[in-house]
Amino acid sequence: MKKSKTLDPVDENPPRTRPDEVAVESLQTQIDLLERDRDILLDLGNDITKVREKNDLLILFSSRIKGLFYFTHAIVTLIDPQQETYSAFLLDPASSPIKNHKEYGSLINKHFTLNEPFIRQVISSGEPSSFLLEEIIHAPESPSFLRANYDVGIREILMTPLKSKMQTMGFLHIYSDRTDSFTPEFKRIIKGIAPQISSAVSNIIKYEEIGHKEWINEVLLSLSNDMVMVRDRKDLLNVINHSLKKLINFTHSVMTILDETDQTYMAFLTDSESRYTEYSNYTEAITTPNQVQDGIYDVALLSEKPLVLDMKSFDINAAPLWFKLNYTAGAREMLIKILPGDHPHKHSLILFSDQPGTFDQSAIQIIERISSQLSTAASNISANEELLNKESEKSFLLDFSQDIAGVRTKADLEVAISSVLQRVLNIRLAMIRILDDDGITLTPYMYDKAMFSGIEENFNQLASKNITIHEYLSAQVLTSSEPVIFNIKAEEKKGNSAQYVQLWKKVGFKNAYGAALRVGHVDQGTLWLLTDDINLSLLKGICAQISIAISNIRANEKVLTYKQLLEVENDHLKEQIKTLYNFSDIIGSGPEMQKVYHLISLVAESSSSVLLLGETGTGKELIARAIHNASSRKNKLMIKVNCAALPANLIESELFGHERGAFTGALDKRIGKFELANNSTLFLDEIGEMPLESQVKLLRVLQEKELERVGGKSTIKIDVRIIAATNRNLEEEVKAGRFRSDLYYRLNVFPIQLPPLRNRVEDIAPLASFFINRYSKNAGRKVNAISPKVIQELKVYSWPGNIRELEHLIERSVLLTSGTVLQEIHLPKNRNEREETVDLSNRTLHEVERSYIIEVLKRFNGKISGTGGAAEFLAIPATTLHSKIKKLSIVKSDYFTK
Ligand SMILES: Nc1ncnc2c1ncn2[C@@H]1O[C@H](COP(=O)(O)OP(=O)(O)OP(=O)(O)O)[C@@H](O)[C@H]1O
Repeated sequence: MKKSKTLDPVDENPPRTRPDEVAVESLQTQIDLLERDRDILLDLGNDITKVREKNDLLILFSSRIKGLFYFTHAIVTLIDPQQETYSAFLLDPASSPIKNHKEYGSLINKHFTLNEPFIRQVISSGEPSSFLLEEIIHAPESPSFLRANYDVGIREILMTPLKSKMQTMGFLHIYSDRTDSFTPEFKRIIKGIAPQISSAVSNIIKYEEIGHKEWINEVLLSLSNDMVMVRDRKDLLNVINHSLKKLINFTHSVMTILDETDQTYMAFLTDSESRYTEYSNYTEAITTPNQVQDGIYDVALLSEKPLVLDMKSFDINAAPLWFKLNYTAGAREMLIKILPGDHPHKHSLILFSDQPGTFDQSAIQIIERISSQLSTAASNISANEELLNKESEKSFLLDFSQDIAGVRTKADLEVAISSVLQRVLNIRLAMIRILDDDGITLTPYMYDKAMFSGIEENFNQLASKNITIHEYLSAQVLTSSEPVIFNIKAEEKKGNSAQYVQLWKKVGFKNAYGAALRVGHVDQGTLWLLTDDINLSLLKGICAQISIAISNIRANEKVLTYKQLLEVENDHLKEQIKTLYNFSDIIGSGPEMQKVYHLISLVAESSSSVLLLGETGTGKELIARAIHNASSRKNKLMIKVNCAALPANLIESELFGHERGAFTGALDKRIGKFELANNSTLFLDEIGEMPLESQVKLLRVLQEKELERVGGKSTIKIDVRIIAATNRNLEEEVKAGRFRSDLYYRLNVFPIQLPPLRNRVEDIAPLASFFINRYSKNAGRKVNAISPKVIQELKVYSWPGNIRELEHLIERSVLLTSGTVLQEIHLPKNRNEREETVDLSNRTLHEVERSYIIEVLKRFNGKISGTGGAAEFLAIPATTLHSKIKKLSIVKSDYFTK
């Protein structure tokens, strides 16, 4: 250290005097100097203690001292005892020559260590110490401001420790571009004034602190005013980023919200300015729920004060994703405060900074002061959002319900569901399954085909699989009163190998939502939606709407089916009305028909199958209806199928029905005759004409009493009484391999053989009268009787077409008759065939007459006299016939053949 020379401006021209005078003068001079020092000190001290403004102190100091001593500029630095550094506090830029130095900016913000020789020497001397810069700047730890000053021409520095309560609080630096400025007197003056400067600096600090506190209060007040106005997340973020950033120098912020179960927390408010938005997994970080027990949140939860964390001290690999991203983006310190407030809105505030030390006591206090306001604002936002969501949910559901209220068909519902769900909510319809009548099987009903494009094969395979109410996922949904959410990842982790979980994963959604479709308390099926975001109340609403729509559609379908059934029944009724007259009365009282009536009475009540055999037109259908009408099933329609009239390829669909799309051309579902005849009678006419392959199926239905519609998957139980009819000899058909023997035996439980008309001659006249009545009424004629001649002709005819032929003949004849009596009949030419069979070649007249009368007696069952008797037919008196019989030796055994 160099000894400074005294440079006293008042000493410049000393007068020549005597030594005693010199001594006195010198004493006087010293007194003067001391007085001047005292004046300066008093003056300056008085003024300095009044200083409140930071800038005024150095201005005042320089202006006063520069009149007495030479120096270039002065600054005051302050010690940070915690950091053990000192840094610029008061500057005098007006006179400072280093203000143009390139390092000036950084130097005035720099913190210089107290642990280096130069400053230690200043502190330990406790008094103003001057240094020649040349002598100290080369030391390795020399503070850089010395070198910078030297660079701009400063040569000497006077360092004076400033003390407060016996502690060095800072330094007064006085610089000079000369090497002899700091005289002992200068130093003395500075030493004397140092306490005042110290107290002025303390005052300024205090004043600044007060000012700073006031400013903080002002900012906090405006922040709290702003907070009151906060309506949404954006507003809140604005307040944090603008007002709070004025007080705390953080880089960015996040707010979180705790879930209802206290298990996880996730981002509530994210700062779009944060640098980690650029990372690819940013979205994942802000959308994934984090476990509370992550060593950060749970610790913060236990801490009353905001928790400041040195991010470097964490094991980054074990930290949550949001922490990793922030750390990677440069954050080194974070502050987390779990805000006061209860469920369902428990939030937290997290601030990040790249600079350790940002979150000091003052920052902690500020966060503590604003935390309840912040919590209220965040809770208000959440409540507000809930309200808005509820309102938009309501209006969405209203729209949706309106959209699907008008839906009448499945196709319309499909359009409504997929368009609204996908367009508005990004929800896709994975599947709707309907519970079958068996109460177990869940049959696919509707799904969003487009969603499975690319994996159709996979999907079709699954969709075609039989799923029941016991299937793992379906069972959970059907046993729950609430809809069930399946997190696809979690299901997979659980080791749940349900194939649908795998399929949904392929489609790429996070959650599957399963709900039971119920009307009242009755399960109708299951509904499966895929979605990323869960909004339970909205999904519940949608599900309820879809349930109603489906139940309406199904009811509609039932009505349509019922309508179809009624139409078919109507056709049958019409047919029945047409044929009503056919069985209003069965004409015929002869012994052959008596046998038939007896059989009908035996079998009618039972449900046994009946096989009606007989030539064409013998009345098989009439008898079938009579059996049905005499049974307990009479209140339902008898359904008739003419097996001969159906093409072989349609017979099954006709009998068993078919599902929509079962085969080309099957545009609609069709109910088969068997289903139609449930609890009634099915009359299978012309059964002998049925193709062999259909016979197999018919047999199966007869045996199992249940059927499947063509193209259908479920079985339908039926209770049908079968009456079959044929004019073929079924035994021969069986022998010829055209009719299955097993079916024959099943049908032939109770055969009834109907006699041909030619064996019932006694019924010909009553039948003819019956038909005359019917057709004369129908044709508006007055015919009411038949001439005996016509009756005679009818009785001898062989009637190959049986009663139907008689009926048609009478109908025709009535039309040709103008009077009241049918006089003329036009029988086919072969009417005398039977007579022609009598061989005339080598027989006597006696023989021919005898055989002719026997033949006639046979025809009339031995009846000789009266209406319908042989005498009437032969047009001879009965007495004549009796005598002829006697004469020709005809006995009863000749004409009563067994
Ligand atoms: N006993 C009867 N009394 C009155 N009408 C009868 C009688 N038997 C048959 N018919 C009438 O004769 C016509 C033919 O009868 P039906 O159709 O029942 O005969 P079918 O044996 O079933 O004939 P197919 O074998 O050709 O089907 C019908 O109009 C029917 O009303």
